[in-house]
Order: sequence, then C-alpha cells, then structure tokens
Amino acid sequence: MNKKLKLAVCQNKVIADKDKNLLKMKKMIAKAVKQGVELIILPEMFNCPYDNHYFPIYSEEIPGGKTYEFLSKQAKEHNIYLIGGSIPETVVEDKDEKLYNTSLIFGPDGKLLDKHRKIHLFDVDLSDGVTFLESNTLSYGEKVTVVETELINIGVAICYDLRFPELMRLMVDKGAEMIIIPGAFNTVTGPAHWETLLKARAVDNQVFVVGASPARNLEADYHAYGHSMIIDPWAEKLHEAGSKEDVIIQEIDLTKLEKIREELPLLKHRRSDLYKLEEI
Ligand SMILES: NC(=O)CCC(=O)C(=O)O
Repeated sequence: MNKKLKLAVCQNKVIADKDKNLLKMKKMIAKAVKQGVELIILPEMFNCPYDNHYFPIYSEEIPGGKTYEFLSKQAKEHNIYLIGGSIPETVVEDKDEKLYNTSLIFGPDGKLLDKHRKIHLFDVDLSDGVTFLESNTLSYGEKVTVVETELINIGVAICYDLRFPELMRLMVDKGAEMIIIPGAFNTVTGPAHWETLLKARAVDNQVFVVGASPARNLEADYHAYGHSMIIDPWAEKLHEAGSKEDVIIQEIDLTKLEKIREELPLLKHRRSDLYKLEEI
C-alpha cells in the first residue's frame, strides 16, 4: 500500500444538457489533475438531472455510451483512477428494458474495473416537501462492490445505500479500506444526516469515506445538498465543499487506517459466536 494518496472530488452543477455537463466535468478533472491527484470521484447522476423524468432520456447502455467513452478516455488520458459518480444505465434483456443508477469505476488504463448498481432505491415522502420514488423508473442493484486497486481497496455504494450499515460492513469484510459514496442528498436530509452518516460509516468500519455530491442547482426541481466531504477512519473531516461548484483536493495518509485498526481493533473484537452478517 502506498502511504499517501491525493484525491479529488469534482462537485459539478448538473443541468439539463448532457454534453455541457460532460464538458464542465472535463474542465474540473483537468483542474484536479494539475494538482497531481491519482483518484478522482464524481457525484451521483453527474451528467443527468436527478429526476425520474430525465433518467430514461439520459440513460446509456454500458459499455459503449457517450458517458462511458468519456470516462474511459479521461481516466486513460490522465492516468488516474476515476469513480464515475453515477449515470442512468439501460439494460435490455429479452426485450425487457430496465434502468439502473450505476457507478462506473475506471483504472488508469481506461478499462472498466467494475460497476456498482444502486442497491437501495430512494422511495420517500417527507412532510418537509421532499418526495421521490426512484423505483418508478429504476431497478434494484444486486451486488456488493469492492475494487482492489494499486492505491487502496475501494468500496462503492450510491447515496441512499449509505443509510444501510450492513452493506458498508459487508464491503469492509470484502476488504474495502475506502468507501466512496456518490450521493445527491437534498436540502432537507442533507443538513440533518449527510455528515453524520458519512462519519458514522467511517468510525463504524475504520475506513476513509468520501461523499461526492452534485452542487446545488436552484433552477432544478430537486435541490442537491452539495457539501462533498472527505472523512478519515477516526471520523475526522479532512475537507468539505460548500453548496456551489467546486473541486476539492486532499492528500490522505493511509497509515492512519493501519494505526487506528491496530490500536483500537474493533473489527477483530466482533463476537461471531453470537451474531454474523453474510452476503447472500
Ligand atoms: N439520491 C438519493 O438516494 C438521496 C438520498 C437521500 O437524500 C437520503 O436522505 O437518504
């Protein structure tokens, strides 16, 4: 394991124009690369407004779609690991078409290492005004995603997935040392829960946690919270964006993870004689 890792989160303001979103992201990635980062993380639905109306219109087949090609090229050109936030993915099986909220994970050679399809769909009706039914358009992912890289072992889950500690622990049991959450929380649940959940998952599992949100766009129907964040395994916040567009860059010390796990070995202290968690 390298001992230091420089990473960036590109918090873009998503608009209803895929090409413009990609162009903006290209510039943000170039800005991060100039600072020598090795890993770049993009937000949930970074190329498509977070809205059931837009998901089918913006969705792409994988591999081969415009965004897939864009991400692969960016990773290769800049020799970086790229966690492509998420995009709406179309899958056609036996004439049946399904959509997923999918994160694409690319290596520095531009090859797709893995993808994560959002497992838990955001179906809520909050009295404060946020109503969303992802399951109106999207299908449920079925896989726990952990990718081994030369930098660090990365678990990827998407937004509402963050609320399920069992999933995060399963990722850690599969070797995750950093959990990446592309996530568009909103202006109700964001201030209430985003930071708390990111920190809780970090301290529960003694991992780095990175939350990558889109910037807030008040012209859109859904107002993302923003506040992309990088948290260390001691639940210390290393960096936080505001609600506007930003590229946040942070060097992290990976020895912190080893040190904390050695000094406070809670993962070893589990009572597997009394309870267990398993992937089915
Ligand atoms: N895109 C999402 O899954 C939103 C999740 C969210 O806002 C939450 O509070 O959970």
